[in-house]
Amino acid sequence: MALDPRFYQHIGQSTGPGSISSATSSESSAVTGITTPSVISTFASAATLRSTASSPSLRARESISVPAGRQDGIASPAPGGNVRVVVRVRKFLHREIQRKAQCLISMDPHTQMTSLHAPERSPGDQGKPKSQSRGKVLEEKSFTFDNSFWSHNEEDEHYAHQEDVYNCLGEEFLDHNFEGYHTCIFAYGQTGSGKSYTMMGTPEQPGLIPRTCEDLFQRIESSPSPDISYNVRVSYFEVYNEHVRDLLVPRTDPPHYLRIRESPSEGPYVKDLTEVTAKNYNELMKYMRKGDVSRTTASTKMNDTSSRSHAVFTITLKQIHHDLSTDETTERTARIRLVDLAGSERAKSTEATGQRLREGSNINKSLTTLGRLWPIQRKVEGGRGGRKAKELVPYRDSILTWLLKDSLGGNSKTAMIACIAPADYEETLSTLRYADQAKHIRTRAQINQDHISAAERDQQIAEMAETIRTLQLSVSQATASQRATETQDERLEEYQQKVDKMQRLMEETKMVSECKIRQLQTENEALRMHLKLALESLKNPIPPINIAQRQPSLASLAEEEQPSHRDQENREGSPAFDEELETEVWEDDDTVTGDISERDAHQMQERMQDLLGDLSVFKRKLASDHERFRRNEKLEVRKRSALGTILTNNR
Ligand SMILES: Nc1ncnc2c1ncn2[C@@H]1O[C@H](COP(=O)(O)OP(=O)(O)OP(=O)(O)O)[C@@H](O)[C@H]1O
Repeated sequence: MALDPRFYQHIGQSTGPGSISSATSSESSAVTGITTPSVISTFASAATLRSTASSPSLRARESISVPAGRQDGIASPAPGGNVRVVVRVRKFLHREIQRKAQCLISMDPHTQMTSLHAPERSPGDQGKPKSQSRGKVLEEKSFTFDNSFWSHNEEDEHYAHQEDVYNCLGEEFLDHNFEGYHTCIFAYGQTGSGKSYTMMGTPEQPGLIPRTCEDLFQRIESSPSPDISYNVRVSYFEVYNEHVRDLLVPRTDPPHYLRIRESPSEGPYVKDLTEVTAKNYNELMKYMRKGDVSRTTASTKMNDTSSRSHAVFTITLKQIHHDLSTDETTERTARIRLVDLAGSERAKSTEATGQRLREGSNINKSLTTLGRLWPIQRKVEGGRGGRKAKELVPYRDSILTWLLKDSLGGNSKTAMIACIAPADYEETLSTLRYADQAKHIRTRAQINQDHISAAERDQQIAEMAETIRTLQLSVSQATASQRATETQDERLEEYQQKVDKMQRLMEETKMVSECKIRQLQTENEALRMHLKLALESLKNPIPPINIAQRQPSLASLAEEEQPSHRDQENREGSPAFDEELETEVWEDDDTVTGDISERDAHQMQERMQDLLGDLSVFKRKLASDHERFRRNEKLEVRKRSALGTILTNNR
């Protein structure tokens, strides 16, 4: 179905339905001698750079209006359009000024032609034909593109500033987004040629991405229609070494890579990619900066901050228009893809080794695949292939081309900015050839619009309510089973705590018992000693003690005990009394000693028997304690193994 012409009325010279890019393939060659770029350079005219588009607010408002008679709803088909290709040359960098590099580029603002001139011959090439220095044919080459941006000499009045690039390309593509088209702008070129500068820019000189974000919200905020509501979502990922990494989540070590899936309606997409809603320009910029900081960059010989990955910044713009009079809703969804590719590089010029070399070869792999797509697509578009031939386009050969499948040959309006360095003949020639090929790619952009009547919406709501009910049911079932698992977990934990407590208790009991055993053993030992001594003293009784030897002591003892009585007797001074007393004492002593020995022996024997009795009691106690501990140990081992089984089963 043809598109309503109103969708294109504000776009100036942009490619409308069926229109073909103004670019023509025109690699013209002329063997030249040494040319002086400053003399031959002509510049892109300011007139071609400045946008002629109408005011953003007007475009935003009008683009959402639903053309009468288009009641078919989803995505209106539109004839294909060619990829828009522009080229931009940067100024000299410090290292180029130092080596007194020569500018090899010139641009014609009227024809948008970019010419690459052969460099001056090096001293080693003197004597050889001019056209065959270093064995290669170096000749002037010219290519015509949709735009040629001269950003080499700032003093030139036709210098293309960041703003000019946006006005000429970005603004027009945002128009398409408000119309409901998916768009993609990608920057291509050798390392250090100005891709990141063009796409991101610097805080002082913002590039295409921040300018698109700013213009987007300016248009939304100045939209006067209360019937339209806008929703802006953003995602940011990089393709590094053929892996996809989310740039809106913090870096992890090891890195977390995302998988790619393909859906029949949406095509290839990154699974689990963060997509956040941005309510205003500041929020959108916050996400852009967050991702930018996270991007993989490294210093190389060609660029101090070389991007080692392809970065894809995607904004999804949804416009919902509700017509109160008809109670109908129109939804337009546009995807804005802004891609900063990693630079193509030659290992020889970058002198890369190790990781940098591996990165470089992966970068080149995806860019080569990108380059290979185009001739195949041309054949397919030329009608030499059917559906089968389309499947032969090798999008899947690299992650980048697979993910950009839609943008590179499907439902998208696509532009390529070829960035070139002013003084590298070979690399610039290869970029220009690459860009020239890209001019022929045709995409099949269509407005992504859903038109829903009140009845359809009611039906959708009913269907959704049913889906929600089913989901709620399954959620509650899942919650119940989760709860059961949680209860089981709680019980297990409780059980484990009890077992721990029990183990601690058993250990304490064991310690107390060991202490008791030690005490009993000591006591037992002491008793054994005592018994041994007693038995020995029984076997070898102590011989009677001589009275003469003992008397003084007894006398002195008696003296100490009864001094007054003794004094009195001494005072009587009777020797008979003394003898009698002495005899008496001896006799008494002998009798007493005999009695004591017998009594002692008797007592000792009784004591012995008691001790033997005690000893056998201790022995029995010891044996029973040993038996009890052995039982406890067995029980503990059994409990530990049972707990182990439970824990293993639970895991
Ligand atoms: N138009 C320009 N005006 C001023 N400076 C520029 C311009 N283009 C690029 N530069 C400068 O050139 C250097 C390299 O540019 P940039 O980092 O954008 O290259 P690149 O193509 O993205 O490189 P890589 O592929 O290695 O990431 C930077 O210092 C940048 O500021």
